Amino acid sequence: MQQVSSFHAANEISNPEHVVTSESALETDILIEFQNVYKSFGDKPILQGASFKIRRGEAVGIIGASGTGKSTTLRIAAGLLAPDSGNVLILGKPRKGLLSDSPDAEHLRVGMVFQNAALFDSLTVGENVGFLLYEHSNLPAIEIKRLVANGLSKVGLSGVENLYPAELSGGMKKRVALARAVVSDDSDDSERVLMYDEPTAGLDPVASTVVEDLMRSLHSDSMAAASMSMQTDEEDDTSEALASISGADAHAENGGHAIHARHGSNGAYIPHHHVGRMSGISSYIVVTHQHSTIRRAVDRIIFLHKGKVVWEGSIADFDTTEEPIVRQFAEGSLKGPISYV
Ligand SMILES: Nc1ncnc2c1ncn2[C@@H]1O[C@H](COP(=O)(O)OP(=O)(O)OP(=O)(O)O)[C@@H](O)[C@H]1O
Repeated sequence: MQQVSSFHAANEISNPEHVVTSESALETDILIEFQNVYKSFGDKPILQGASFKIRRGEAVGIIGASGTGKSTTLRIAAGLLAPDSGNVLILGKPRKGLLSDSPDAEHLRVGMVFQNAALFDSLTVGENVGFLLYEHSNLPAIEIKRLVANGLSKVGLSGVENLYPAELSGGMKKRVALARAVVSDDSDDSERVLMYDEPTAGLDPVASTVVEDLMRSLHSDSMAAASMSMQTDEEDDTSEALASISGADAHAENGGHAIHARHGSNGAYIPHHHVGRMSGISSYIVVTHQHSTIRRAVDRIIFLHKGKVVWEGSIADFDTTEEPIVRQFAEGSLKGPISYV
């Protein structure tokens, strides 16, 4: 995966004309792309030409000073907010308006974990986690309860279905919000991107680590399942080939879930080669100010400043770059291009 480690390079990679050849092999892995996105609230410009790509398999952190448009970026990427101008490409096709308008919504779903967990206080944990399924599926209640229990067990919270949010600690609320974002109908084989807005804000260091590791494991479990699915598909292909050699009328189903994955330096799965799309959580984006979250749950950083991407790179690049905006931010210095009034 090419890492961009300077302001200049960050701009170049956003421009397809400047994409280097080694990069183009990965262009089919782009799930979400912002091209020169602008967004204002009233007469206040927030995003001012933001361009970046999110690829299959990535764990991306969006960081930058307060008020620079990080949450706005997430909400636009999630299709909850429309840009004023510029393009948002989903699986390579421009999204016309909000996510619900997109013909690709059925192929790429976005789960959002909002700041402060955003649970409904008057609903139980189980009703919160199963909310979308209760509202938007025809599944029987008993099946939704099974899916909810499964989602809660993934975040280590089995058995809390009947509690109310007020009875949970801050860390537990965030984990319930994670369960709500990952719970889905078993028959839903959509590819998904999870968006986390400040998932560890306000948590003690240990509770933060629990949430960060969950973000990682929910993602890598999905990638591992996709990898196994790919192997099964290959076995199916082999059976189909054998069947056709023997003249039988076999037609193995190949859902196109072919994805080879390998472990990155920090244990994250990185796509290596793929055909078609996968199901489950392909990638996640996290907006955070927490250094622990950046280091534990992120592989690549997109740095926003004044509504633009001014730097992209790996965690290692983040520590060594001489880009003044990034250095000032990383060191928490009062001196530099970032100014507060
Ligand atoms: N719906 C809205 N209406 C009006 N102004 C808004 C709206 N949403 C965001 N803003 C403003 O846009 C600016 C950017 O907000 P945003 O939440 O995207 O920043 P951020 O980089 O995530 O900040 P922080 O790190 O402080 O959370 C802020 O000044 C905010 O008040």
